[in-house]
Amino acid sequence: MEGLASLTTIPNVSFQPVSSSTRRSKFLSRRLNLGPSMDSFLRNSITLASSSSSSSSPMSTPIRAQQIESETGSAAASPVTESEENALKVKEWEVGMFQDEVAASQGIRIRRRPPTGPPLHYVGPFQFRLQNEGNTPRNILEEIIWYKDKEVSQMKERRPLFALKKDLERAPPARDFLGALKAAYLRTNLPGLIAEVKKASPSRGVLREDFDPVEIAQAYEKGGAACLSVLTDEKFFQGSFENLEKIRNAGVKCPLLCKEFVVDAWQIYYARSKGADAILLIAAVLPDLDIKYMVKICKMVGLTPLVEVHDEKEMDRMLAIEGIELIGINNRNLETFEVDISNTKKLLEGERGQKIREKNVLIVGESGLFTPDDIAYVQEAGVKAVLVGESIVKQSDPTKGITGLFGKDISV
Ligand SMILES: O=P(O)(O)OC[C@@H](O)[C@@H](O)c1c[nH]c2ccccc12
Repeated sequence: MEGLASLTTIPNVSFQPVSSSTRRSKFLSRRLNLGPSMDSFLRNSITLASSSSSSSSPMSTPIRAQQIESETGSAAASPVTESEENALKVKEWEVGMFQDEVAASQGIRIRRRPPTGPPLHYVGPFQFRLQNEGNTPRNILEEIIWYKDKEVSQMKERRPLFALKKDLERAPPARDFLGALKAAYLRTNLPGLIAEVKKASPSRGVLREDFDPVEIAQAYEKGGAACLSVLTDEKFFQGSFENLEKIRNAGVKCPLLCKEFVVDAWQIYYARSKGADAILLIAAVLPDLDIKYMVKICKMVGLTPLVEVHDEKEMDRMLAIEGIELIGINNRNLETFEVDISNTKKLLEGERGQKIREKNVLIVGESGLFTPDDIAYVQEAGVKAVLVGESIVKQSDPTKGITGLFGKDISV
């Protein structure tokens, strides 16, 4: 809330919609009496930020400044005065108004935060404000995202990026998530398994009462999982970063996917600092520029991005982005919770499937897989990996759960 508080202290600033980044930066620069270097800095930031959702959070400045610095080698690195800092906050607030427009133009229905925006003064818990008129999320994914946006800005206040970067130096080395999936496929001739450590979900409730994340992870590894997925969202999935860290520190060798709702690049650094080897990026939430930017950051810190799509439009958007090597097709619609495994097949047919093969993208079939027939069906459709939670986490012995899922022991 610090960002919003300082925003209200700037006199004489209005937030009018303007059409181009240049006009916007000039407008801000004039209003705030900034020099030419700040003017061009703002222009750069706005151009980058206009299509980049994480930018509208008042707390995201460090990452953006760092990105600009590395891209332009410019003034971003010089010390910023208080008024320049305020200007950046104003700028970020302003570009936030355009963020949903950019997303909508790419077919993204999820709005990053409530349309009326947060009140100028912090008046109480976020949950309470969400229930105000006009601020009701349209579906569960949107509700998760609005909550996540607030959660992340609070986490960032507690652990700013510069501090997080120090943690990265101490993090255990990243392991090859994609390589582990490919090796498993070659070894078994079956899709490599990403086994999910999942306690609960909004659609299914609690899946397992006696939930010991490390025990489950070890049982999965013993059963032949190639990689593990660890849910870190606390509010909706009863997961945690503590679980991720514990599993990593227990010596589990399978590479770990941080299963999160990423809305800000800060979360990528955070996941790596906690020992993740891969991280989920959801195309239904993130506009193209965010995906491009985040894929780059993932690679920079050594994380493998798993980009998740649910429909043809999202798949086509992701196929047009360079550098994506791993795409998950979610059979569950995160807006309605409907599960249909024929979705995987649908998205891999025809020319689209051809393009995927040409680009050598490895496809993961995600959600709703329960039987050897289900596995055979998605393998036939073209997946080389599967992401499975419910059907194996519910078994009293998850090792046996894996054998049951594949119809054979895949650990040998
Ligand atoms: O439990 P299932 O139906 O086997 O699904 C696992 C996994 O695919 C699912 O948890 C998932 C896929 N994408 C997500 C994004 C966020 C949270 C959860 C998910």
